[in-house]
Amino acid sequence: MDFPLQVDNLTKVYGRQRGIDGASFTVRPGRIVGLLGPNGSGKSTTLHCITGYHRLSSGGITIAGHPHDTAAAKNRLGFLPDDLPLPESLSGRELLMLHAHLRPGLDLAAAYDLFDVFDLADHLDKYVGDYSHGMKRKLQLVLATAHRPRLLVLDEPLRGLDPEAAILMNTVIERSAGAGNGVLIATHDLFAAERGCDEVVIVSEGRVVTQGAPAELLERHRAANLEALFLALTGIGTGLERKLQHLTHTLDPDRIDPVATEVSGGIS
Ligand SMILES: Nc1ncnc2c1ncn2[C@@H]1O[C@H](COP(=O)(O)OP(=O)(O)OP(=O)(O)O)[C@@H](O)[C@H]1O
Repeated sequence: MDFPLQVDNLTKVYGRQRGIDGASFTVRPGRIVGLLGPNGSGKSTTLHCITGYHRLSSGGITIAGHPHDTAAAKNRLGFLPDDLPLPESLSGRELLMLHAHLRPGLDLAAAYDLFDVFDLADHLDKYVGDYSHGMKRKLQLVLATAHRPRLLVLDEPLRGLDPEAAILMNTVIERSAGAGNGVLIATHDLFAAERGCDEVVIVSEGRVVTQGAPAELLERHRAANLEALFLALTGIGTGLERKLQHLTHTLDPDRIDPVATEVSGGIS
């Protein structure tokens, strides 16, 4: 059986800047995989290569066994981006129709059911530009899932969602994996990743530094939790202590304010 996602030796360079360097990992059927890494480590680059937004510099990606840049792969992929590149002058319904045209497998009845669940049914004839941030995220989730993709790729899926929408989003993720599909989630939420992901892939400075089931990684690296493991493997922990001391000193209320001293000195 083909894996929902297979990434082999993926490299993407932007001019002289390396976005991701030789990354290999898989998302197996029924698995929720977290893609974790510090700012600038290569998560979005990886997602944008998978979804075909960026051309690969080298390496290969298959979605359900199909090369990622083919129509067969795109029809099996659902993507929730972190930013909101939506055509604001279309209504929600028009956008759905556009998607139905682009994704032959899109189940319109399922899409309308999902709109209902996410409280969007009464807003379908509004311009997308008039949706709130959370409404746009929900709309994008419906569009990403209504064709029942083999691979669901989500960039910070809970960002900007209210608690009810977050519970619904998590249910969509669990149901999708429960049906045997693969889910890849890029996130900075290490606590949610430790709780909700079957596996995690940690990237740092463009390279995969470890991957596996959270419990297995904690045991292998003798770490108390995923946050401690993340800080150790990405090297962030070393500089963090110094930055915290610096911050404490800078924000110390007893510290003499050089600007205030200078001003009052000038007045007297
Ligand atoms: N379009 C681009 N042109 C040039 N460099 C880029 C481009 N996109 C990303 N990069 C660089 O590639 C590296 C990886 O960036 P990327 O956006 O993939 O990181 P990220 O892990 O998603 O970060 P964040 O958590 O801040 O979103 C960074 O050094 C970034 O500056």
